[in-house]
Amino acid sequence: MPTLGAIADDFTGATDLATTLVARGFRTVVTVGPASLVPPPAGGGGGEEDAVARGVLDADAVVVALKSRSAPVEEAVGDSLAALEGLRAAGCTRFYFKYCSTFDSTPQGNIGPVTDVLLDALGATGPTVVVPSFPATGRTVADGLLYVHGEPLELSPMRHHPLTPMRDSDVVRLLSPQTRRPVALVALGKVREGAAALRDALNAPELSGSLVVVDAVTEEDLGTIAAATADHPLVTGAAGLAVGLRGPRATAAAAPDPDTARAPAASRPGDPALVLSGSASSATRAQVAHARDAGLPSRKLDLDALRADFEAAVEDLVAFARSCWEESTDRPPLLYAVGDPADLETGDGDAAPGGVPASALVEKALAACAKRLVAAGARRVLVAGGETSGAVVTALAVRALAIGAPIAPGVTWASARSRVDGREHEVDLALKSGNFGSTDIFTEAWSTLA
Ligand SMILES: Nc1ncnc2c1ncn2[C@@H]1O[C@H](COP(=O)(O)OP(=O)(O)O)[C@@H](O)[C@H]1O
Ligand SMILES: O=C(O)[C@@H](O)C(=O)COP(=O)(O)O
Repeated sequence: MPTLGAIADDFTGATDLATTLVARGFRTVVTVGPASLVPPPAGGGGGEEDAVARGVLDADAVVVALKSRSAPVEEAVGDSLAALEGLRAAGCTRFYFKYCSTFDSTPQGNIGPVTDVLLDALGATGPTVVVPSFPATGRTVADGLLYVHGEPLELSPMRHHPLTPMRDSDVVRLLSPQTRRPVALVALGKVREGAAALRDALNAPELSGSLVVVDAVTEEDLGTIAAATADHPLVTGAAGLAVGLRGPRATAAAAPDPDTARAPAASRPGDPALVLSGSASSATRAQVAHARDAGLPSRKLDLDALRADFEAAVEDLVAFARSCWEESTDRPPLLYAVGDPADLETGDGDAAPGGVPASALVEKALAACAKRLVAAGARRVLVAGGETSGAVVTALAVRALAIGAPIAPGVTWASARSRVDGREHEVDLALKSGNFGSTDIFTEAWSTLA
């Protein structure tokens, strides 16, 4: 039965956290939303429901993937509370709210409002840590300032994010307008004094009930924070904080053996593969450019064509991908939205051409392509972008993801059952955060699948 329950505000974040938990010795399942946590009725609710319920029961940690990062605040809060209730019902006693290592949010939320309601629901009164640091992917926090590969967040490409542009680097200042609770900072010097000193500092009466941004620059710092907060009912942060956790499959004497907690691949080498990229991030743009230079067949989504005749434009993309498989299954076709910053449309809602915002249009188009191409035989699908992954996995009617072979820090293969066209298909999915992965990930990720 799981004891650690996590709520991730997007799908790439969910697999990012899950891959770290697996590496730390937790058998981990990602469920798509809280509904998949509900056990089937007595007598069995059917094959897939039973399998998901069994997977949850056998897990040490469960991560609920939500699409709440950019949702309206009420929706994000409601979904997160439902996830918390589901995790409690599944047996979890400790909780982890996973948000982006670049603190993706707006002055309205959703990091603050979700943290507030989770703490209310848990009746937690102590301090709660806020730890976006994830050194393995270049995210560090010093003096409360968030850096991305050494560059302050506000100067990083995240300032141009289409949904959550990050134009400040000060985490206390970013979080304060989002929460009802006081926000404080504990700086690196205190972390470096060790877990006992940090625990004492967090337990100071003046921090009671506060959200406390804690500096962390190295994995050792994260280990110290994890040790100092071992009795906190809720921790919040990126996946880095999980580096300091130790799961039941990690024996006291030995390092965790992640292979004991990893699921086998669902696909076979040579099965039809596909890359779907809705991400606008600079890392993904470099990956798209590399893939094209390396000869992956590619198509950029044509927003005008999608607005003019959505069905025909999607069918065209699907036909292109299928024709690529007929030629060779060695070079997966790439369907992508953004190759250059100039591709980004900034108009939203009524201001967008035809009243259809590009972000919604791209998500809908890539989700439709995924559905049709899985029905047509795709068994390995790499998706770039968190919002995009949410749309794709939802369209594929996937209920749970079993974490498999890691690809890069924060990126992993996961096997899943997709129900499209009334049939079940076993697929391997890699949900890549826009910002993660080496430049050659679209050509190299396949080699890590058995
Ligand atoms: N040309 C475009 N103009 C505006 N928004 C776009 C465009 N292409 C993609 N998008 C949207 O940008 C968002 C990217 O978010 P996400 O998928 O989380 O990836 P990332 O955070 O890496 O950029 C998605 O909602 C996607 O639909
Ligand atoms: O913590 C992170 O940076 C990632 O897990 C993540 O959430 C990134 O989000 P997207 O770039 O929107 O995929």
